[in-house]
Amino acid sequence: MIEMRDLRKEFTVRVRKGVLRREKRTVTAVDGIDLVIAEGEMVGYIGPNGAGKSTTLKMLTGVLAPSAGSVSVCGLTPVPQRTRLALSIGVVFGQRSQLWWDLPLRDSFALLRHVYRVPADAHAARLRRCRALLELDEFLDIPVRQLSLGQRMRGELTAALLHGPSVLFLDEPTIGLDVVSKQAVRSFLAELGATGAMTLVLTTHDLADIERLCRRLVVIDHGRVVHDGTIEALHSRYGSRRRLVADLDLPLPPGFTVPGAELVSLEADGHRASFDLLSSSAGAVVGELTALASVRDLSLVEPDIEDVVARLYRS
Ligand SMILES: Nc1ncnc2c1ncn2[C@@H]1O[C@H](COP(=O)(O)OP(=O)(O)OP(=O)(O)O)[C@@H](O)[C@H]1O
Repeated sequence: MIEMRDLRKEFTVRVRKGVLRREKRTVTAVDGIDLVIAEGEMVGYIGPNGAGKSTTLKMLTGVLAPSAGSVSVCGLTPVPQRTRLALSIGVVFGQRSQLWWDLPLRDSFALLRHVYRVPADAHAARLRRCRALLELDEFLDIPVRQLSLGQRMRGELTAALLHGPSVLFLDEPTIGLDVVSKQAVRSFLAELGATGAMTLVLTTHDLADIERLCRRLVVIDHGRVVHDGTIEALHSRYGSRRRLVADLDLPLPPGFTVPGAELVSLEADGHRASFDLLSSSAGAVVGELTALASVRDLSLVEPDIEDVVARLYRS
């Protein structure tokens, strides 16, 4: 569905050098990206600020021409075939709107049907589905300028889907949304992805979006791919550890060790012990503990994707 081969984008910027002097400088935003995304994949495309995510999305959607390399989406070359491409892709940029500010959503949706020349019955069926799943009915007749951010975002998602695209590009779709609206947007996207017919590329700084929606995670930094794989692969590559916390009826004796586990803290006068599981299983640690004291309570803390991604960005 999407293919990028040694894709590059450079910008020339003028930097002030003294009162009157300006110097030309080249900024490499995308520095040789090779990626292939198959039909039906849901890919999280993340990276620190300035990594080149938006620039990549702009090249994929035909907004920017690459400086070098090639890109194809749905078998089309985005810039020269931009008009045809627009029929096959949907785009949601969280910071910008594709809706008509003074029109109610209902009218924007009707206009989009004409812009994309969508048959009336197909348009009506898609709108019905979005109305139900995104609960649009209570604000369909309100002008877009008066909608809350969460309501507008639900409108934007609908607008991006009414012409039946097969690829959806989302740039920060949950930015600024409250927890309820975030959940509504995520559930909707999950449902969309579950059909297997939609290819989805999502950039976000909210890693919960990725955890909820994407099997595949591509991390870029300085315009290059630094990780391409599952979230689990990211955890194992960066040594994420599960943590076992045990409450004991007796204090843990000094010098207690379990092979493959690391005692990371001892609290409550030695009654609460936390172990990072390196190569040992939780069961093995519990087995060793019960030989010494009775275990009153246990919890297992899964590694946090925020931590592992922060470590990756730092490295
Ligand atoms: N039009 C432009 N002119 C000059 N430099 C640009 C332009 N657009 C982007 N850049 C530069 O390219 C680099 C990548 O920017 P880009 O917006 O793609 O990053 P991003 O990963 O989307 O960042 P963020 O998470 O902050 O949105 C940055 O150094 C940015 O300053």
